[in-house]
Formats: sequence, structure tokens, C-alpha cells
Amino acid sequence: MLTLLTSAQMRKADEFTIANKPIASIDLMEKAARAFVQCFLKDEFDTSKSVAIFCGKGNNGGDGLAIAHILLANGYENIKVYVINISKKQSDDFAINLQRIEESKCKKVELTKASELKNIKADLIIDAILGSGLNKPLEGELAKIVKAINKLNKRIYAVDVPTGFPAEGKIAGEYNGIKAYKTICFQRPKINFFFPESVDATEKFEVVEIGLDENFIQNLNGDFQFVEETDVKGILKPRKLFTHKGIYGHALIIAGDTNTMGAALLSSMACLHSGAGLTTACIPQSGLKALNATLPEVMALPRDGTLAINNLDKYHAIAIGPGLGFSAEANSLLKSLIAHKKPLIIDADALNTLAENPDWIDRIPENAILTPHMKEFDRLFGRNDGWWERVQSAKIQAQKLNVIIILKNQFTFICLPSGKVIINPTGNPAMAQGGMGDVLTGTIAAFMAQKYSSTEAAILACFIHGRAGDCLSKELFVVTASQVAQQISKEIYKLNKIN
Ligand SMILES: NC(=O)C1=CN([C@@H]2O[C@H](COP(=O)(O)OP(=O)(O)OC[C@H]3O[C@@H](n4cnc5c(N)ncnc54)[C@H](OP(=O)(O)O)[C@@H]3O)[C@@H](O)[C@H]2O)[C@@H](O)CC1
Ligand SMILES: Nc1ncnc2c1ncn2[C@@H]1O[C@H](COP(=O)(O)OP(=O)(O)O)[C@@H](O)[C@H]1O
Repeated sequence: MLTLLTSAQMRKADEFTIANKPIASIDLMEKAARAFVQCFLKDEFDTSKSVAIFCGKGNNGGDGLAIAHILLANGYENIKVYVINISKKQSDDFAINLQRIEESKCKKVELTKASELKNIKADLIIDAILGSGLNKPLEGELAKIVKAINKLNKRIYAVDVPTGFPAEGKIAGEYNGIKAYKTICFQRPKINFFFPESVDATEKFEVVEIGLDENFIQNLNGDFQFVEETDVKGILKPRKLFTHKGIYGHALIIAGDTNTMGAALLSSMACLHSGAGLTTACIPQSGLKALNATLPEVMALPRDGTLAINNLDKYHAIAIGPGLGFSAEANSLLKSLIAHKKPLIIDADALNTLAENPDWIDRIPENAILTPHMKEFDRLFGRNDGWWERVQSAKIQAQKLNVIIILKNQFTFICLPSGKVIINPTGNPAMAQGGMGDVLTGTIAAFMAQKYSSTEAAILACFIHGRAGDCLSKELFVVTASQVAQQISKEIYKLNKIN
């Protein structure tokens, strides 16, 4: 699991590396600039293009100056550096690199006013005005300069973080910073890149390694962690010889209503393909035919208004909610399940039922998993102004209630009772279609039935669900929830095989 860093922690990692490795601060900057250029050249190999590099006077600006130097050495002849005179202060490494630029053939001008930008005719722009040192919103002439740079309408590459975009913390109001095509950031992605608001600041980002001390970074107490394929491989267990269906647990999916039977089918299908030994779908009578016709492996537990919780003892994991609707029976089932202390997943309509019965929330069993999307989360725990606030709130609730909150989005945030937030990197917009969350719920239920811990089940399910969508989307514009459900077994197989 990769630990993500705040800007303050990044500075600590920087200081530690300089103090403990044989590398001086200016050489670390040079290394960062080289790593940036290497990445930049993968996209931009036409050295006849002209490049305008906008530099502030801190270390981000220092990087920009070093990048100018290295690009010149790589055959880019038409480089011009614009030093933005926004402050009297300058960092030591900026000063050293400025001296180097002044001694080179690189063209350099000082820029104080947005109006001076009118005549700039570069093919490409590199933004090195402000990086992780941003400590207040952009305003005054600097805001005007940034606006004018955006208006040049050229492809912008940002160094480490686009100027004006906070690397972490609340993203306030309307974004007025640099709108980059790509941000090439150092050692770790910025936490805020995982929130939807970042689309205004950068279309994409790429992380380059600059040689900071990895041991030190991993031992920092970072709240945010990032799942890697190796983590998933480390958790997944192979199916052993002589095992039988009883070993892999019995999952119960309480889902579906007259008009939303599909949700129950999708969840149950995903549960089957994710390896539960037995899957039972608790559905309305009206859905029996559909279930038997489409998923013959799944058993049915019809809901006829008399279902009682003592029928549920034999199940190893219970998921409730997909397409469940809002009946008195569904209400009382959820209420009694909460008291039942079984491995539990609460999704969709069951989350909305919880929101209408807030006094049940405190009684949710330990390590239960809640899988809200943004709207369901806000209904449950109150409105949030932006994603930073929402994830902070999910983090607090997961700790307070001792549950796992899987806050779903393009990047899904798995908030643990320990206060850690695990970011899932898989998944893509081809998956933005109804039923996808039902599939995730079935997958989590299957892993819980197979006796993975709630945390493991959450990590495995989110990663593999997204990976299935990623694999399918290589040749499909949109992937359906059924396709993802059916792909899951293949993805588990691939991950297990290479173990
Ligand atoms: N591992 C690492 O960490 C490495 C980091 N490296 C690089 O260092 C970068 C961080 O550099 P940095 O700390 O010097 O900050 P930077 O972003 O250049 O800002 C400078 C000054 O700007 C000012 N300022 C802030 N907000 C403002 C505003 N809204 N409007 C106007 N002014 C504003 C503020 O001055 P103040 O307000 O305090 O007077 C601040 O001190 C990082 O992004 C990466 O590129 C690599 O070189 C190597 C390894
Ligand atoms: N743009 C996207 N990128 C990655 N994953 C996505 C994207 N859009 C949707 N998903 C995934 O699809 C699922 C959608 O869940 P949800 O909104 O509950 O769907 P539904 O209610 O239709 O079943 C989540 O797991 C989410 O992470």
C-alpha cells in the first residue's frame, strides 16, 4: 500500500532525504527536473516546438529553471523562461538555478503584468509558478497572469501541481488556477488529484520517482493510502485441493423489488462469479421466475411478508439493499439485521432507509460495510461542501461507528475504523452505468462469505470490480454491470495465477 503525503510530510521526506542520503538539495531539484523532462519527452518529442516556462521564485520555480536547462540539452532550442515577479523572496535553489540560466544561452524575461503575456507565441507551456507551497488563494496580478496563461490556449504541463490548486485540503469556490493538460508530480500523487474537483486543474497526472527515502515515507503516519496490485495479490487466497462449496461460505443477498429485480440478479451474479460457495437471493415472490431462469446456481429465499431474522443464521455474510425498495418488511429486516451482528453489507435503498431512521446508525454492527455513493452518503451523514469535506466526514464516521465506509466514485475511498483512507485506483468512466454498484455489493458479500476480513473484502472487491471494468473497456465504449459481474472471476484468476 503506498502512503500518500501532505505537502508538509513531503517537505519532511525532502529534508530527511537530504540529511541522510548523499544528495544536496540543489541536486535533488536537478533530479526532479530530469525526471520531469524524461516524462515530458515521452509525450513531446518534437524538439522544434517552442516552449514557454513560467516560473515563480520558490522551489517550484527552481524546478522550472532546471527543466529549461535540461530541455535545451535535449535539443529543444526554442525555450523561453518567464520569471514571475510576484514576491521579493526567493528560495536558495531557485537563486542557484537562476544564476545557471543567466550564464546559459536560454532566453529569460521577467514578467510583472498579465498584459505582457499578449505577445507570447509558444507551442507548449510549462507551469512552474507555484507548487506545493501554495498557502492562499490566487489573487491580484498573479491571478490575472494565470488567467492570461490559460487563455493562450496551449497545452500546459504543470510541474508537481498546477499553480493555484491545493495539493490537499478543501478546494474552495471556483477554481482560478492553471488548467493543465498534464501534471507531472514528484514521488507521490497529490491527495486532491483523487477528487472530482481536480478535473478543473489537470486532465491527467503522472508520478515520477525522484529518489526520496521510501522507508521514511512509508513510515510516516499518512492518513491516505493507495492500493497497488501487489497488495491485492498478497490478500487473495488460492482455492485449495479437496475443498468444497462449504468452505467458501454462504452469502445472502437481500435485494430486489417488483420493478428493480435486476439489482438482485446483478448482485447475486457478481456474488457467484466472485467465488462464494453458495449464494442465496432473498427476493420478492414476483422475481422467482427471473432468478430461476437467469441464475440457476443461485438459491431463492422468497420474501412474502413473513420472513424473520431467525431464518438467517446459516449465512456467513449478508448484503442488504440493492433495488430493495421501501416496504415495511424491508424496514424491519434491516432493523433486525443491525441487531444481529452478522458480517453485513448495507447498500442502496437500505442506506436510504438508515438515513430515515438515524437512531439505528449507532447500532450498526462492528466492521459492517456501508457502500454509499455521494448522494447516499450525504443523505446519511449530512450535506458536504465538496469531496475533501465528504471524505473527512466519512473518515470520522468510520472511526466513530467502527464500520467500513466505501465511498464510491471514480476513485473509491475505503474509510476504515482505524482512520485510514484507502484509495482504490481501478475503474473508469465506461463503468458509469446503473447496476454497477449492485455488482460491487455482490462481490463484497462473496469475499466476506469466504472469510476475508471486512477490510480485505472491501479492498479486494473494489480493486477487482474496477479492474474488470478496465479490462472490458479496452474494447468497449461502455461496459454493462452484467459484463463486469461475469468478468470478475477472470480477474481473480489472473491475479491469483501470477501469485
Ligand atoms: N520533495 C519535495 O518536496 C521536492 C519539491 N520540489 C519542488 O518544490 C516545490 C515546493 O516549493 P516551495 O516549498 O518553495 O513552494 P512553491 O510552491 O514554490 O511556493 C513558493 C512561495 O510562494 C508563495 N505563495 C504561496 N501561495 C501564494 C499565492 N497564492 N500567491 C502568491 N504567492 C504565494 C509563498 O510565499 P509566502 O506567501 O510564504 O511569502 C511560498 O513560499 C514543489 O512543488 C516541487 O516543485 C522539488 O524541487 C524537489 C523535491
Ligand atoms: N467514472 C467511473 N470510474 C470508475 N468507477 C466508476 C465510475 N462510475 C461508476 N463507477 C463505479 O461503479 C459503481 C457505481 O455505484 P452506484 O452509483 O451505487 O451504482 P448503482 O446504484 O447504479 O448500482 C461504483 O463502484 C463506482 O466506483
